[in-house]
Amino acid sequence: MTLKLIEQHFSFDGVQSKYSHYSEVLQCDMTFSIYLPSNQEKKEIPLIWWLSGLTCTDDNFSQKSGFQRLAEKHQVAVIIPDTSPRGENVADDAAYDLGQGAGFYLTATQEPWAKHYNMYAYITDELSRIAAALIPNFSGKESIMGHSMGGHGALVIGMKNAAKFKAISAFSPILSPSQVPWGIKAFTTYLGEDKASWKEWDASELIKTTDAPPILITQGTGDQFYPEQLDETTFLENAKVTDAKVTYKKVKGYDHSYFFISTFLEDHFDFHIEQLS
Ligand SMILES: N[C@@H](CCC(=O)N[C@@H](CS)C(=O)NCC(=O)O)C(=O)O
Repeated sequence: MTLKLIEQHFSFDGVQSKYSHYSEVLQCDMTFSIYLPSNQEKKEIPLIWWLSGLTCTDDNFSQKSGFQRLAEKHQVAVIIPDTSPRGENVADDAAYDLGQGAGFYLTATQEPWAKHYNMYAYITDELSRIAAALIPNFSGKESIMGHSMGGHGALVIGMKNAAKFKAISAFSPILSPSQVPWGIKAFTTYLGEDKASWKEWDASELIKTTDAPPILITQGTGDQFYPEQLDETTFLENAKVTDAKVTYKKVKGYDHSYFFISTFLEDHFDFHIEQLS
């Protein structure tokens, strides 16, 4: 495994780095960003994952959210993967909500997507091993958060790997992909017409059967994609089946943007740190 450092910046005494590498799982070159806090006290450092939404790369969160102040304050590392496999040889679509930039953090089974669109294994296996090796004094404790498509990815990956992730949080997540236009389009394309195969990738289904880690969700009422793509009704109803620990907060007026995310990020970090301590 060869990592190539392509950017590095001091930020709030910690270091923000961007790497590229060849991914065996995705069979293409990938970039990711990682923040390592200063760790002046030589304590064990936990790790928070951030999964971004449609059209994003690892840059959106690292450049727009201001998370570094919180990561340094709480002495936590943060890793930000890209949102899909990338490159000229990787299948794509002209639409913003399919193909590159829209990997949905799953394992595609349909052609021509199956060869590269394996974001689930990339995150839970390949990039997990890379992250662990990059964090000096890694505590081994992890949690996961994300936005929109990435909020859904955080919920699915967090619930499927409840022993690995101590907490899950999401900003304006897709909650019932099998019922909304973004999810129906992606699942039909990546997983096929058989809706039975969608269930293991749908947070509203998983919440019915999983012993989920604590979940925090924040949704703005001024979000241009709410409620059409982001409706919470089925997810919250199904969470009652397992008595899942879900806190769903609606905040008045806020939209889908990083202005919204940066406003409530401290709230989410506090929630994660409590579970990671
Ligand atoms: N560009 C899309 C909207 C996609 C969008 O809003 N993406 C969100 C995630 S779902 C985002 O974070 N965009 C990048 C940004 O705001 O920095 C459109 O044409 O409607």
